[in-house]
Amino acid sequence: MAVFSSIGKRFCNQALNGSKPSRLHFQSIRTLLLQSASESVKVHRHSDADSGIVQINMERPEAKNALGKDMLRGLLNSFEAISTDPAANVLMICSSVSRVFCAGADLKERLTMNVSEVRATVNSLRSTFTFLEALEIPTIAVIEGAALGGGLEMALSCDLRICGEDAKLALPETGLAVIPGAGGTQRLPRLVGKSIAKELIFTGRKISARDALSIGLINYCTPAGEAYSKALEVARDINQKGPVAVRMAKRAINEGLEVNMASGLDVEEECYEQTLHTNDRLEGLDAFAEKRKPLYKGN
Ligand SMILES: CC(C)(COP(=O)([O-])OP(=O)([O-])OC[C@H]1O[C@@H](n2cnc3c(N)ncnc32)[C@H](O)[C@@H]1OP(=O)([O-])[O-])[C@@H](O)C(=O)NCCC(=O)NCCSC(=O)C[C@@](C)(O)CC(=O)[O-]
Repeated sequence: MAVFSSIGKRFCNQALNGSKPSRLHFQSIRTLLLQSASESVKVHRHSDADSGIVQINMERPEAKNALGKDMLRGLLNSFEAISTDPAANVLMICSSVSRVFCAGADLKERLTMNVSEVRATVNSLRSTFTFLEALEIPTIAVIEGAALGGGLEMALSCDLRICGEDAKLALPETGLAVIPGAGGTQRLPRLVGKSIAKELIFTGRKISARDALSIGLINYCTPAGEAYSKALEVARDINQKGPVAVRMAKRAINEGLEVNMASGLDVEEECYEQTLHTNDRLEGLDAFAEKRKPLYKGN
């Protein structure tokens, strides 16, 4: 059921960690609750000019947003709903829980599972984050506090990561005598290089947002409590661009990086072709000639 709500102060954990809140935290951001995908996952659509921005809030405070069955089902339901929403142009993934983005696998639930249940759960975590990575629209992980194990693996499946400076990131799985199982062994080295990824995964070491920025793991490190404001700024910027163009740019980069340069350039050509016949391309040229802002409709 769709319900109008205001998530101005509780959309993200940033204002609750004792740091000085920024001006934006006290603005009321009007959103529409699109879906309660589960007890612990809510999907909101921003309103008015921001209506192309969709936001997922993780809300499982008692377990620090650990990825238990209900949370995982809620995330997959949300990603599936967003994948078929033609009005969605950009997704922000946030936490409503103070000082944590996501604590990774639910270790209490795990204790009750036999080996085949563990295998099925890890496979399900991996495929859920692969689905997230494959969404056509850009995705932004908004991180204040801890992003650990599966929590960091979810963020690695997003296109961009924006952290408050109190954030702590790690893949601590080897300390639990397992390995990252939700894509971490593959996505971390692709992002930061083999050598740094190996060190972080072998040791399970927690790194600060500043260190994460310096190794290219995240896009921005903001003052503590301001990751949401920065992410919203970036999301608004993306939301104003030609929606087909942004989707095709994401596809060209993702698919092109998996193949050699010549095949990658073929992918680029194919993706460019998709933009050629859009009304938005003509609107962009008209707006330039008329010295006004373009108004894109996504077709
Ligand atoms: C997140 C901080 C820093 C907060 O640190 P804090 O703010 O000091 O909070 P806390 O440690 O007091 O935790 C508050 C409550 O949340 C619970 N909690 C907390 N985390 C979890 C969890 N993961 N699963 C289940 N419950 C969790 C914790 O047990 C506690 O419950 P209480 O004792 O009050 O009943 C700290 O709690 C922490 O370090 N948690 C553990 C992080 C961790 O090791 N995560 C698992 C990574 S392994 C993984 O993700 C595996 C994967 C996905 O790659 C593959 C696979 O599935 O196997």
